[in-house]
Order: sequence, then structure tokens, then C-alpha cells
Amino acid sequence: MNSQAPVMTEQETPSVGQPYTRNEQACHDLSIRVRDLNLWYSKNQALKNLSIDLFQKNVTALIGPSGCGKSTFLRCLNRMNDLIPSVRTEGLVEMDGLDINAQKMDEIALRRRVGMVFQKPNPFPKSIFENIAYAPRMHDMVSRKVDQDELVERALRDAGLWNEVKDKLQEPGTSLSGGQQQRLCIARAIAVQPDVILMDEPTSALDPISTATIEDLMDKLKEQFTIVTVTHNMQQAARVADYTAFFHLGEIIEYNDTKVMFSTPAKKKTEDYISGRYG
Ligand SMILES: Nc1ncnc2c1ncn2[C@@H]1O[C@H](COP(=O)(O)OP(=O)(O)OP(=O)(O)O)[C@@H](O)[C@H]1O
Repeated sequence: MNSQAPVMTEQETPSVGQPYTRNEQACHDLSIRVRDLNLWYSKNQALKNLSIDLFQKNVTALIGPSGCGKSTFLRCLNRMNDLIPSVRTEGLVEMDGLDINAQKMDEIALRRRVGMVFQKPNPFPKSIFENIAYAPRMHDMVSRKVDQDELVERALRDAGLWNEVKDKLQEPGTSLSGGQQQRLCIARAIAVQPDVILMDEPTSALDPISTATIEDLMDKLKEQFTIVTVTHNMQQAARVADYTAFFHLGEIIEYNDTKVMFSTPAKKKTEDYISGRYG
């Protein structure tokens, strides 16, 4: 747990729409700063006045009932919503102090800094090796073959997959099991050394053992990366997340240290949701 990020008491928890800022001391740990973020799909407003600070080298879980805007919010952090023609956004998303929606922010550079892992493992239809090596080559991170080999090994080791695949790097990524494919996708995401990894229900298509492996991995990866993950699994949020944000109908109802939120939620809606009364 990051000791500099303070825990909010019920009295300190801001009301909906107010910024979830922390004290000055915590500012240098800030990774992503979101202020007054609104998003519409045509006329349907999916995100309402979100303001939240996300902290470096922590896992933040986004929880809430289906359709409350978790994935939409996640996609605001790497501008993936730009690909949807009906989307209109207002508000500020800053990463390390830079407005990611500014004209001069290069989308390709942004996607290098913010990796994404999806619900369903989606390896490229290429070899295990190429799944990892492709993006670093595109970003000119490696030129010599030896550097590329090293980078692939490091990413696979960091994703906890090296020992299982080191003797079959030329086999297709799609030949691996579902859990291994998801770790391959994580290795692919970290190969370009991003600052942030977004995960959209990364274990919901996996069996319990593969799920536990990915959860352990998240715990290790947060030493190097900031992780923001969407999950429907309350136990998973409680196990992996340092911070949890509870979304409801496009708003952030509560955001706090996970242990505090799960033991003493400040809002009745949060309590009802985490105790399984709805959702
Ligand atoms: N591409 C889209 N076009 C139009 N509306 C969309 C689109 N994607 C999501 N929405 C709408 O935006 C709202 C929020 O959806 P979103 O998928 O972000 O919620 P969620 O909390 O991630 O849901 P789930 O937990 O079911 O994945 C919903 O009303 C949804 O119908």
C-alpha cells in the first residue's frame, strides 16, 4: 500500500461530482487526474461529471453494476472512445500532468504509455515471439536481434509465462490455453514499457486457477506499472486493489482505500452493492 496516499473518512469523502483529490504530499504519486469528465453516446450520457485521481504503482479497481460506465471510463484513459463516432466528451484527463486529449498529444505515443488488456484474450494471429516483439519494433525500441530476444524474454518472464513457452516461441499465440493467452496479452502490453495498464475484466473468461495466476501477477506488476482494472468480482477487487471506485449510473459514488470501502462503506448505495443487494 502506498503510505502517502491517505485514506478518506466518511466525512472527507466528497459528494458526487466533487473532485476526489488527495493532500499535497500525495500529488507526486499522481498518475492520472480526471476532472469534470462527461461522455455522451449520441444523446445518452454515460459518464457524469467524474473527477478522480489515480495513483502510480497501485491497483485501482472500478466496480459497479452492469452499464454503469466502467468500461467507458477505462476507454477514456487511452482515448479508445475516439474510435466510436457517436461519442462526445467534455472535461480533463491528465496523465503525468499532460492533457491526453490535447491536439498535440500523439495517439500512438499515448497508446504506448497506456497498455490495455481485454476481457477475452486476443493474441495476434502470429507466433508467441511476434506477439511480443511486434510493438517494440514498431516503436523503434529495438533494432538488433539480440535486443529483441532479450526484450521478449523479459516481457514473458514478467508476465509469468517464460518457463511455459520458452521452447515453443515460434508456435502461434492462439495455440496456448486461455489463461496463457491472457498472460501473453499482458506480456504484449508490458513489452513497450507503458506507465499504465488498463484491464477490462481480465479474468472473467478464465478458470479459477488461471484467475488466481493473473491476480498474483497484478500484485507483482504494480511494482512497475499503474493498473486500473474493471471487475464484477467483489472478492477480486478486495484481493487485488489498493483503491476501489464504485460507479453507479455513470457517476462515481465512492472512491477509497479498498479495505476501508469494503469494511466501512461511506455511502448506502456502495454498501448495498458490495453486500450483493443489487447489481
Ligand atoms: N459503443 C456504444 N454505443 C452506444 N452506447 C454505448 C456504447 N458502449 C456503451 N454504451 C452505453 O453506455 C453505458 C455504459 O456502458 P459501459 O459498457 O461503459 O458500462 P459497464 O459498467 O462497463 O458495463 P458492463 O459491466 O456490463 O461491462 C450503457 O448505457 C451502455 O449501453
